[in-house]
Amino acid sequence: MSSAPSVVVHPDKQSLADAAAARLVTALVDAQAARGEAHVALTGGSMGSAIIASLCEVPGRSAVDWSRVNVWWGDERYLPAGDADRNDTQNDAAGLASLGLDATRIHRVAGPDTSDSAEDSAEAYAAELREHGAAAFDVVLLGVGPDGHVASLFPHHPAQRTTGTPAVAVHDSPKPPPDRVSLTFECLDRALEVWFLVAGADKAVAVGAALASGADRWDVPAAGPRGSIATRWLIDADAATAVTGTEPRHD
Ligand SMILES: O=C(O)[C@H](O)[C@@H](O)[C@H](O)[C@H](O)COP(=O)(O)O
Repeated sequence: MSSAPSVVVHPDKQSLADAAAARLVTALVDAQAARGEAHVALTGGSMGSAIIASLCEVPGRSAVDWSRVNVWWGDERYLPAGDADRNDTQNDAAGLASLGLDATRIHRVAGPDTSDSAEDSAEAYAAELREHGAAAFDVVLLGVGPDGHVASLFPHHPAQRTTGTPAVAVHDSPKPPPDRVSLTFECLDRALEVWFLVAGADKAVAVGAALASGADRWDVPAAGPRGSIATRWLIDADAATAVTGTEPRHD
């Protein structure tokens, strides 16, 4: 079962990041109360780092037992560990380490320095996901590209159609770098909550298209993933200008 999307519009990118961080603290506390630990998939891109930076400052963050938070990535650029263009490196630079996570629960995607190919890396990541039983993330955070992509699932790209595994190698990505590893729709669809974090006028058309009734994820991947409990579009006013047919809530 999947939940219908809800939309919350924040005045600007910073307030969006701060509010999403506060919301994430609550979601992680709730997940730990219910299941003892929490699994969250982080995102790359500008919002991915913005929410980490906000998380490091948000009041109430000490209510989370960070040593029992499992961190994954919705996608990773297939580059060596520590490369400045990797999503995890950018999240690290935004302050991930200062949260007090247990290093053994930070699940990074292998790059070309420790794997033979993006396929091998995706396979290892899929095995790790299965081993940790993270078939259903508590929260998946997703940025959205101006073309409507999420994670590394791009419009009309065959990787979108992968089934039978939670992770896939992606080649010929239209957004550099060309080689990536991504969670599959099948995996994203099992999340309890999916949160889209989107700021900026350059995303307005993609947001409008993803939320339009009858949107097809083959054309607009962001129309695809839905959480079984909640599907939240947490966006700023600039990204909200083409949303029609729903009544966005302005915080
Ligand atoms: O590897 C990546 O680049 C991503 O994970 C990607 O899916 C990103 O989240 C969107 O492209 C939005 O990125 P921005 O927020 O920077 O526009």
